[in-house]
Amino acid sequence: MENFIKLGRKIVAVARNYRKHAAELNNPVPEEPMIFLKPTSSYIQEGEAIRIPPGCNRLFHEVELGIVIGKRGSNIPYNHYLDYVYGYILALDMTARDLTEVGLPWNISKGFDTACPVSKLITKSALGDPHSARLWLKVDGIMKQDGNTSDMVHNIPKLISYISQFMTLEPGDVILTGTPDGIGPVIANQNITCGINDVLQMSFNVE
Ligand SMILES: O=C(O)/C=C/C(=O)CC(=O)C(=O)O
Ligand SMILES: [Mg+2]
Repeated sequence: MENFIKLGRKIVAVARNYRKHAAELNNPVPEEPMIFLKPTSSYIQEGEAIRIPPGCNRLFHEVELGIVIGKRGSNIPYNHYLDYVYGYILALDMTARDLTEVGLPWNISKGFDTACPVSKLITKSALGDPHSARLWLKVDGIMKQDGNTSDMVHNIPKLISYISQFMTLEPGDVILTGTPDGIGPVIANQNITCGINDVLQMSFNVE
C-alpha cells in the first residue's frame, strides 16, 4: 500500500470548506460542497520539487487533509462513511492563483504537474479524530497557515456521502477536504514545510 497514491484514479478536491479561507478571498461559503478534480499526474512525493507552471506569477500554497478511499462505493450513507476510509494523507493543493482569478475552469491552475504534493499514508488510528486535527504550514520557516479540521464547513461524512451521489468512489481515490485560511504565495527557491498534529511533517522545495 506504500504506493497506493499511484493506483488512485482521481483526486476530488473541495473548495471553500473553511469560512475564514472563503472570507480571505471574498468568496461566499457554498451551501453544498463545491468540488473540482485534480489529475493524478499532479502527485509528487517528498524528494520531488514543486515546479511553477508556465505563465504563473502567483503560485499559492494550500495545506489540506486528504481522505484516502479504501472501498468502492456510490450513494454512501452518511453514517457508513468510515467503512470507506482507508486512511488519510497530508496534501498541498498548489494553486496558480493568477489563473483561478480570471474565472475560467481550474483544471490548469490546480492540475498542473506537481500541483499535488502528498505525504505517506496516515492510518486511521495514527490520526485519531480527523475532525480535530491541527494543520499547519511554514514557508522558509515562517508560519503561514495554522488551522484545525474542526473548522470544516462540510465534515468528512458529508463530503463522502455528497460526492458519492455523483461519482463512484474507488480504492486509492483521494478527497482533498479544503484549506484553512492563511494561503499565500511562494516563489522559486523557497521551502514549504507542513504538518498535521504531531503525526507527520513533510517538506518540498519550489523550483
Ligand atoms: O474561490 C477561489 O477562487 C479559489 C478557491 C480555492 O482555492 C478553493 C480551494 O481549493 C480550497 O478552498 O481549498
Ligand atoms: Mg484547496
